[in-house]
Amino acid sequence: QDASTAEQTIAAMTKIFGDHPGKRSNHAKGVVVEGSFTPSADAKTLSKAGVFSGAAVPVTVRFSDATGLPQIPDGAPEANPHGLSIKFKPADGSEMDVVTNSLKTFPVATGEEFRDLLVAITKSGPGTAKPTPVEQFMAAHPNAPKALATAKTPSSFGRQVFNGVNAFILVDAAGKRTPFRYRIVPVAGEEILSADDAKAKGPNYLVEEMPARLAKAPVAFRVEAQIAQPGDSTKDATVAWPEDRRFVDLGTLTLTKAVPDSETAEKALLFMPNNLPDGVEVSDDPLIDARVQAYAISFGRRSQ
Ligand code: HEM
Repeated sequence: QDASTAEQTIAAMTKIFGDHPGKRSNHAKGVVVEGSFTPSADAKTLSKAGVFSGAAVPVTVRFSDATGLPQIPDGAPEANPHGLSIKFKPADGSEMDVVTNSLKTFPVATGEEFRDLLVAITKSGPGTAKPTPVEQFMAAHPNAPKALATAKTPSSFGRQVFNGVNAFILVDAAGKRTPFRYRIVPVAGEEILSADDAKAKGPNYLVEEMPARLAKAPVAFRVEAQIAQPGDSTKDATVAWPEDRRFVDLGTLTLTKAVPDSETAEKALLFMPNNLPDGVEVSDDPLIDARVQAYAISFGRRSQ
Protein backbone atom coordinates (compact mmCIF):
# COMPACT_ATOMS: atom_id res chain seq x y z
CA GLN A 1 0.00 0.00 0.00
CA ASP A 2 1.04 3.59 -0.71
CA ALA A 3 2.55 5.23 2.40
CA SER A 4 0.07 8.11 2.12
CA THR A 5 -2.85 5.71 2.75
CA ALA A 6 -1.71 5.18 6.35
CA GLU A 7 -1.22 8.95 6.82
CA GLN A 8 -4.76 9.55 5.51
CA THR A 9 -6.07 6.79 7.80
CA ILE A 10 -4.56 8.39 10.90
CA ALA A 11 -5.74 11.85 9.79
CA ALA A 12 -9.31 10.54 9.45
CA MET A 13 -9.12 8.88 12.90
CA THR A 14 -7.93 12.17 14.40
CA LYS A 15 -10.82 14.01 12.73
CA ILE A 16 -13.37 11.51 14.08
CA PHE A 17 -12.02 11.07 17.61
CA GLY A 18 -10.16 14.34 18.20
CA ASP A 19 -6.48 14.82 19.00
CA HIS A 20 -5.45 13.26 22.33
CA PRO A 21 -1.71 13.80 22.82
CA GLY A 22 0.15 10.74 24.09
CA LYS A 23 -2.74 8.41 23.22
CA ARG A 24 -3.18 5.78 20.51
CA SER A 25 -5.05 6.89 17.37
CA ASN A 26 -7.25 3.82 17.84
CA HIS A 27 -7.75 1.58 20.89
CA ALA A 28 -6.77 4.58 23.01
CA LYS A 29 -8.23 3.24 26.27
CA GLY A 30 -6.77 0.10 27.78
CA VAL A 31 -5.17 -1.71 30.66
CA VAL A 32 -1.81 -3.50 30.83
CA VAL A 33 -1.29 -6.78 32.68
CA GLU A 34 1.34 -9.52 32.92
CA GLY A 35 1.58 -13.27 32.98
CA SER A 36 3.00 -16.17 31.03
CA PHE A 37 2.32 -18.41 28.04
CA THR A 38 2.82 -22.17 28.26
CA PRO A 39 2.93 -23.77 24.81
CA SER A 40 1.14 -27.05 24.09
CA ALA A 41 2.97 -30.16 22.86
CA ASP A 42 1.37 -29.65 19.43
CA ALA A 43 2.65 -26.09 19.00
CA LYS A 44 6.26 -27.09 18.39
CA THR A 45 5.24 -29.64 15.72
CA LEU A 46 3.84 -26.71 13.67
CA SER A 47 6.41 -23.99 14.37
CA LYS A 48 10.11 -23.86 15.20
CA ALA A 49 9.65 -20.52 17.03
CA GLY A 50 11.23 -20.23 20.49
CA VAL A 51 7.87 -19.20 21.98
CA PHE A 52 6.50 -22.65 21.09
CA SER A 53 9.56 -24.69 22.16
CA GLY A 54 8.19 -25.95 25.48
CA ALA A 55 9.22 -23.62 28.30
CA ALA A 56 6.79 -21.05 29.71
CA VAL A 57 7.35 -17.56 28.27
CA PRO A 58 6.70 -14.23 30.08
CA VAL A 59 4.06 -12.05 28.40
CA THR A 60 2.84 -8.46 28.59
CA VAL A 61 -0.79 -8.05 27.57
CA ARG A 62 -2.93 -4.99 26.84
CA PHE A 63 -6.72 -5.14 26.75
CA SER A 64 -8.42 -2.20 25.05
CA ASP A 65 -11.60 -0.49 23.86
CA ALA A 66 -12.01 0.55 20.23
CA THR A 67 -11.89 4.20 19.11
CA GLY A 68 -9.36 6.94 19.73
CA LEU A 69 -11.40 8.22 22.69
CA PRO A 70 -9.33 7.75 25.87
CA GLN A 71 -12.45 8.24 28.06
CA ILE A 72 -14.95 6.09 26.16
CA PRO A 73 -17.33 4.21 28.51
CA ASP A 74 -16.30 0.53 28.38
CA GLY A 75 -19.90 -0.59 27.82
CA ALA A 76 -20.61 1.79 24.91
CA PRO A 77 -21.40 0.03 21.61
CA GLU A 78 -18.57 2.08 20.02
CA ALA A 79 -16.07 0.54 22.49
CA ASN A 80 -16.47 -2.62 20.39
CA PRO A 81 -14.46 -4.35 19.19
CA HIS A 82 -12.34 -4.78 22.30
CA GLY A 83 -8.69 -5.63 21.77
CA LEU A 84 -6.26 -8.15 23.20
CA SER A 85 -2.59 -7.59 22.39
CA ILE A 86 0.10 -9.98 23.55
CA LYS A 87 3.87 -9.49 23.64
CA PHE A 88 5.64 -12.84 24.11
CA LYS A 89 9.11 -12.39 25.61
CA PRO A 90 11.08 -15.68 25.43
CA ALA A 91 14.53 -15.86 27.03
CA ASP A 92 16.21 -16.21 23.60
CA GLY A 93 15.02 -12.69 22.71
CA SER A 94 12.84 -13.83 19.78
CA GLU A 95 9.90 -11.57 20.69
CA MET A 96 6.46 -12.07 19.13
CA ASP A 97 3.43 -9.75 19.08
CA VAL A 98 -0.13 -11.01 18.55
CA VAL A 99 -2.79 -8.30 18.14
CA THR A 100 -6.39 -9.52 18.15
CA ASN A 101 -9.88 -8.12 18.53
CA SER A 102 -13.36 -9.35 19.39
CA LEU A 103 -14.85 -9.28 15.87
CA LYS A 104 -15.19 -12.61 14.06
CA THR A 105 -14.19 -11.03 10.77
CA PHE A 106 -12.89 -7.58 9.82
CA PRO A 107 -15.16 -5.05 8.03
CA VAL A 108 -12.70 -4.47 5.16
CA ALA A 109 -10.01 -6.41 3.32
CA THR A 110 -7.46 -3.66 2.60
CA GLY A 111 -5.94 -0.54 4.13
CA GLU A 112 -7.39 1.56 1.31
CA GLU A 113 -10.90 0.34 2.12
CA PHE A 114 -10.38 1.04 5.84
CA ARG A 115 -9.28 4.58 5.00
CA ASP A 116 -12.32 5.00 2.75
CA LEU A 117 -14.63 3.83 5.55
CA LEU A 118 -13.09 6.31 8.02
CA VAL A 119 -13.27 9.16 5.51
CA ALA A 120 -16.94 8.26 4.88
CA ILE A 121 -17.55 8.53 8.65
CA THR A 122 -15.99 12.03 8.69
CA LYS A 123 -18.52 13.05 6.00
CA SER A 124 -21.61 11.53 7.66
CA GLY A 125 -22.20 13.85 10.61
CA PRO A 126 -25.65 14.84 11.87
CA GLY A 127 -27.84 16.34 9.16
CA THR A 128 -26.02 14.65 6.26
CA ALA A 129 -28.37 13.81 3.38
CA LYS A 130 -29.37 10.14 3.11
CA PRO A 131 -27.98 7.81 2.07
CA THR A 132 -24.95 9.14 3.96
CA PRO A 133 -21.43 8.29 2.77
CA VAL A 134 -21.21 5.61 5.53
CA GLU A 135 -24.53 4.09 4.43
CA GLN A 136 -23.27 4.07 0.86
CA PHE A 137 -20.01 2.42 1.97
CA MET A 138 -21.90 -0.29 3.87
CA ALA A 139 -24.17 -0.96 0.87
CA ALA A 140 -21.15 -1.31 -1.41
CA HIS A 141 -19.24 -3.51 1.10
CA PRO A 142 -21.82 -5.98 2.52
CA ASN A 143 -19.12 -7.80 4.52
CA ALA A 144 -18.58 -4.63 6.60
CA PRO A 145 -22.00 -4.55 8.36
CA LYS A 146 -21.76 -8.33 8.69
CA ALA A 147 -18.43 -8.04 10.55
CA LEU A 148 -19.64 -5.18 12.76
CA ALA A 149 -22.71 -7.24 13.72
CA THR A 150 -20.37 -9.74 15.45
CA ALA A 151 -19.38 -7.08 18.04
CA LYS A 152 -20.36 -8.01 21.61
CA THR A 153 -19.87 -6.37 24.99
CA PRO A 154 -18.49 -8.82 27.60
CA SER A 155 -18.90 -8.90 31.39
CA SER A 156 -15.09 -8.86 31.68
CA PHE A 157 -12.06 -8.65 29.39
CA GLY A 158 -11.41 -12.15 30.76
CA ARG A 159 -14.74 -13.45 29.43
CA GLN A 160 -14.48 -12.61 25.73
CA VAL A 161 -13.26 -14.52 22.66
CA PHE A 162 -10.65 -12.62 20.61
CA ASN A 163 -9.80 -13.30 16.96
CA GLY A 164 -6.62 -12.65 14.97
CA VAL A 165 -8.71 -12.05 11.83
CA ASN A 166 -5.59 -11.81 9.65
CA ALA A 167 -3.87 -15.00 8.48
CA PHE A 168 -0.29 -15.81 9.49
CA ILE A 169 1.93 -18.82 8.71
CA LEU A 170 3.51 -21.29 11.11
CA VAL A 171 6.79 -22.73 9.79
CA ASP A 172 8.29 -25.91 11.27
CA ALA A 173 11.94 -27.03 11.45
CA ALA A 174 11.66 -28.82 8.08
CA GLY A 175 10.23 -25.69 6.41
CA LYS A 176 6.63 -26.94 6.24
CA ARG A 177 4.24 -23.98 6.14
CA THR A 178 0.82 -23.95 7.81
CA PRO A 179 -1.46 -20.91 7.20
CA PHE A 180 -3.65 -20.17 10.21
CA ARG A 181 -5.65 -17.58 12.15
CA TYR A 182 -5.54 -17.01 15.91
CA ARG A 183 -8.57 -17.55 18.13
CA ILE A 184 -8.06 -16.76 21.81
CA VAL A 185 -10.68 -18.31 24.04
CA PRO A 186 -11.28 -17.53 27.75
CA VAL A 187 -11.03 -20.73 29.82
CA ALA A 188 -13.88 -19.39 32.00
CA GLY A 189 -16.06 -19.16 28.88
CA GLU A 190 -17.44 -16.19 27.00
CA GLU A 191 -19.98 -14.07 28.90
CA ILE A 192 -21.81 -11.42 26.88
CA LEU A 193 -23.98 -8.64 28.33
CA SER A 194 -27.37 -7.56 26.99
CA ALA A 195 -27.46 -4.03 25.56
CA ASP A 196 -29.31 -2.85 28.71
CA ASP A 197 -26.82 -4.46 31.10
CA ALA A 198 -23.88 -3.00 29.15
CA LYS A 199 -25.44 0.47 29.37
CA ALA A 200 -25.95 0.16 33.12
CA LYS A 201 -22.25 -0.59 33.79
CA GLY A 202 -19.88 2.08 35.10
CA PRO A 203 -17.71 3.86 32.51
CA ASN A 204 -14.55 1.98 33.52
CA TYR A 205 -16.03 -1.38 34.49
CA LEU A 206 -13.76 -3.38 32.15
CA VAL A 207 -10.43 -1.63 32.74
CA GLU A 208 -11.02 -1.62 36.52
CA GLU A 209 -12.38 -5.15 36.78
CA MET A 210 -9.33 -6.84 35.23
CA PRO A 211 -6.79 -5.74 37.90
CA ALA A 212 -9.37 -6.51 40.62
CA ARG A 213 -9.97 -9.98 39.16
CA LEU A 214 -6.23 -10.67 38.93
CA ALA A 215 -5.73 -9.65 42.57
CA LYS A 216 -7.95 -12.65 43.45
CA ALA A 217 -7.04 -15.29 40.87
CA PRO A 218 -5.27 -15.75 37.52
CA VAL A 219 -7.19 -15.35 34.25
CA ALA A 220 -6.53 -17.96 31.56
CA PHE A 221 -7.09 -18.09 27.80
CA ARG A 222 -6.46 -20.91 25.34
CA VAL A 223 -4.45 -19.70 22.33
CA GLU A 224 -5.68 -21.60 19.29
CA ALA A 225 -4.73 -21.75 15.61
CA GLN A 226 -7.52 -22.29 13.08
CA ILE A 227 -5.79 -24.18 10.29
CA ALA A 228 -6.57 -23.15 6.68
CA GLN A 229 -7.45 -25.73 4.07
CA PRO A 230 -6.47 -25.35 0.41
CA GLY A 231 -8.84 -22.79 -1.09
CA ASP A 232 -9.36 -20.80 2.16
CA SER A 233 -8.35 -17.22 1.38
CA THR A 234 -5.48 -15.91 3.51
CA LYS A 235 -5.84 -12.42 2.06
CA ASP A 236 -9.45 -11.56 2.84
CA ALA A 237 -10.07 -10.88 6.53
CA THR A 238 -13.74 -10.14 5.77
CA VAL A 239 -14.45 -13.84 5.22
CA ALA A 240 -14.44 -16.38 8.06
CA TRP A 241 -13.13 -19.85 7.28
CA PRO A 242 -15.66 -22.66 7.75
CA GLU A 243 -16.25 -23.46 11.45
CA ASP A 244 -15.34 -27.12 10.85
CA ARG A 245 -11.73 -26.15 10.15
CA ARG A 246 -9.48 -27.72 12.77
CA PHE A 247 -8.47 -25.57 15.77
CA VAL A 248 -5.09 -26.60 17.20
CA ASP A 249 -4.38 -25.67 20.82
CA LEU A 250 -1.10 -23.72 20.74
CA GLY A 251 -0.95 -23.19 24.48
CA THR A 252 -2.36 -21.41 27.52
CA LEU A 253 -2.07 -17.74 28.35
CA THR A 254 -2.21 -17.23 32.13
CA LEU A 255 -2.49 -13.64 33.31
CA THR A 256 -1.42 -13.15 36.91
CA LYS A 257 -1.01 -9.48 37.76
CA ALA A 258 -1.75 -5.91 36.72
CA VAL A 259 1.19 -3.59 36.21
CA PRO A 260 1.51 -0.90 38.92
CA ASP A 261 1.20 2.04 36.48
CA SER A 262 -0.77 1.03 33.39
CA GLU A 263 -0.74 4.55 31.86
CA THR A 264 3.05 4.69 31.83
CA ALA A 265 3.39 1.07 30.70
CA GLU A 266 1.02 1.45 27.74
CA LYS A 267 2.78 4.55 26.53
CA ALA A 268 6.04 2.67 26.02
CA LEU A 269 4.38 -0.40 24.53
CA LEU A 270 4.06 -0.94 20.79
CA PHE A 271 2.46 -4.11 19.43
CA MET A 272 3.28 -4.73 15.77
CA PRO A 273 1.48 -7.48 13.82
CA ASN A 274 4.74 -8.17 11.91
CA ASN A 275 6.95 -8.44 15.02
CA LEU A 276 7.48 -12.19 14.57
CA PRO A 277 10.18 -14.71 15.39
CA ASP A 278 11.73 -17.21 13.01
CA GLY A 279 8.98 -19.86 12.70
CA VAL A 280 5.99 -17.50 12.30
CA GLU A 281 5.52 -15.41 9.16
CA VAL A 282 3.06 -12.92 7.73
CA SER A 283 0.71 -14.20 5.01
CA ASP A 284 -0.26 -12.39 1.79
CA ASP A 285 -3.05 -10.58 3.73
CA PRO A 286 -2.65 -6.89 2.72
CA LEU A 287 -4.19 -5.67 5.99
CA ILE A 288 -1.07 -6.70 7.90
CA ASP A 289 1.16 -4.21 6.12
CA ALA A 290 -1.59 -1.57 6.30
CA ARG A 291 -1.70 -2.06 10.06
CA VAL A 292 2.07 -1.97 10.48
CA GLN A 293 2.26 1.37 8.66
CA ALA A 294 -0.62 2.91 10.64
CA TYR A 295 0.62 1.63 14.03
CA ALA A 296 4.09 3.11 13.35
CA ILE A 297 2.59 6.54 12.58
CA SER A 298 0.34 6.40 15.65
CA PHE A 299 3.31 5.38 17.84
CA GLY A 300 5.41 8.24 16.44
CA ARG A 301 2.65 10.73 17.23
CA ARG A 302 1.90 9.47 20.71
CA SER A 303 5.60 9.28 21.66
CA GLN A 304 6.21 13.00 21.08
C1 HEM B 1 -6.13 -1.37 8.06
C2 HEM B 1 -6.59 -1.88 9.19
C3 HEM B 1 -6.26 -1.30 10.54
C4 HEM B 1 -5.80 -0.05 10.87
C5 HEM B 1 -5.50 1.11 9.94
C6 HEM B 1 -5.63 -0.03 12.30
C7 HEM B 1 -5.18 1.07 13.02
C8 HEM B 1 -4.78 1.05 14.34
C9 HEM B 1 -4.02 2.08 15.01
C10 HEM B 1 -3.56 3.37 14.37
C11 HEM B 1 -3.79 1.67 16.28
C12 HEM B 1 -2.97 2.38 17.37
C13 HEM B 1 -1.57 1.76 17.36
C14 HEM B 1 -0.62 2.32 18.39
O1 HEM B 1 -0.57 3.54 18.62
O2 HEM B 1 0.14 1.52 18.99
C15 HEM B 1 -4.41 0.38 16.43
C16 HEM B 1 -4.40 -0.35 17.57
C17 HEM B 1 -4.98 -1.60 17.67
N1 HEM B 1 -5.56 -2.34 16.66
FE1 HEM B 1 -5.75 -1.82 14.75
N2 HEM B 1 -5.97 -1.25 12.83
C18 HEM B 1 -6.37 -2.05 11.78
C19 HEM B 1 -6.79 -3.35 11.86
C20 HEM B 1 -6.87 -4.09 13.02
C21 HEM B 1 -7.24 -5.47 13.11
C22 HEM B 1 -7.55 -6.39 11.92
C23 HEM B 1 -7.21 -5.79 14.43
C24 HEM B 1 -7.48 -7.09 15.14
C25 HEM B 1 -7.52 -8.27 14.58
C26 HEM B 1 -6.80 -4.62 15.16
C27 HEM B 1 -6.63 -4.54 16.53
C28 HEM B 1 -6.01 -3.51 17.20
C29 HEM B 1 -5.70 -3.56 18.61
C30 HEM B 1 -6.01 -4.67 19.58
C31 HEM B 1 -5.03 -2.35 18.90
C32 HEM B 1 -4.47 -1.92 20.25
C33 HEM B 1 -3.00 -2.29 20.31
C34 HEM B 1 -2.43 -2.03 21.68
O3 HEM B 1 -2.98 -2.55 22.67
O4 HEM B 1 -1.43 -1.30 21.79
N3 HEM B 1 -6.59 -3.60 14.28
N4 HEM B 1 -5.01 0.03 15.23
